[in-house]
Amino acid sequence: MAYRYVLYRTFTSARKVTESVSDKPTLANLRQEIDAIDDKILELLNQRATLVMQVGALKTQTKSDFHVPSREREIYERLTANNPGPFPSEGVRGVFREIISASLALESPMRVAFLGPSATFSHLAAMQQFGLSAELSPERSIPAVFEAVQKGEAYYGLVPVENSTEGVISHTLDMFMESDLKINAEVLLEVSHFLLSRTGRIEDVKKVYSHPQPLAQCRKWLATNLPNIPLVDVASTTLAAQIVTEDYTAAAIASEYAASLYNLKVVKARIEDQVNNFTRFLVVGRKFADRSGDDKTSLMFSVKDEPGILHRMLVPFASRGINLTKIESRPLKGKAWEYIFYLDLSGHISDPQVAEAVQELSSCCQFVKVLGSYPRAK
Ligand SMILES: O=C(O)C(=O)C[C@]1(C(=O)O)C=C[C@@H](O)C=C1
Repeated sequence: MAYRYVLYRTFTSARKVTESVSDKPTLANLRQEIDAIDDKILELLNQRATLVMQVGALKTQTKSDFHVPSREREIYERLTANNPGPFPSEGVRGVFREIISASLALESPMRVAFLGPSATFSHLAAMQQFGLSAELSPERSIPAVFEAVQKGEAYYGLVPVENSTEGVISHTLDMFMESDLKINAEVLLEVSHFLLSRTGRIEDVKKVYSHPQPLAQCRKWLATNLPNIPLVDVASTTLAAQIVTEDYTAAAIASEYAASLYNLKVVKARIEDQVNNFTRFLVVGRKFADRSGDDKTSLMFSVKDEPGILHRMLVPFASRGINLTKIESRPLKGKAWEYIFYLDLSGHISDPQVAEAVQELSSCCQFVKVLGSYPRAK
């Protein structure tokens, strides 16, 4: 009802303006109206920026955090819920992602370290999470990302943690054994591979370069469409794209973003064998994140080696109806056949039920560490 009413209002008011310019809307008339609306949007953006700068000044006085993810989430949820259309809600989120990213940069520029090099999927995930105005800094390795945050050189770090086809990235999980950084957010990114070259013609391709993971994820497509063509492993999809800029007979499997960055043509889009290929990334910071109302908590613990222990470690959650979304085990370094467990559950560590369950779990554990509570990725 409300939706129809707003649509009716939108169309009738648009028509009135159009009619005042000419009876029949022409392309030029419509563009004139769009320009007038864009001018209004720009004026409003500047009014908003002025308020944000005042917020920034208040935060400087009170020494409060500039970045407030819970407030950002509230803004996205309110606007997408109230959006009458026809502008798509996904678009509303994207537009406000950039407005808030630029606003935050006005208050205080935010540096985010990610697993480099540039143009990899970690870079895309960082752009998706923090917008284009954040200062995104590529690091050589997962430990280097953690170190940059630990030392205060970056406010957050972003690293991959699991892929829906290749499984868990154990290097990231292992980092939590030595690091006290907290998980502040998770980012889900659909991973799509593109075959890129200088000419964009499949018949010119005599060699394909990529990181071993994308090569593995596109194995069937390559065997069917480019049989007998040598496949060359390189350290990253970005390096593959860089090599291809200098060789007309080579192609790279990389992201669509790499094509625009290195001025390459798309030979074929989406060549991955498995559709719905997602990578999950973690955002780590020095503090715990606030409750958002729809959160997950990650824990790490080791248990005593005794009969029935696997059952006992799950009882505190099952008895309180807490949903476990993931459980993973890793060998405990230096101790043969002893394991560390990683557990993700629904809820925030400040929820009394979750806090009680973790407390109860510690009675059958050698140690328990809360890695963070963070908003569930949508
Ligand atoms: O409300 C705040 O605390 C702000 O700093 C403003 C604002 C925004 O642009 O709306 C900017 C950055 C924060 O992360 C959250 C929101």
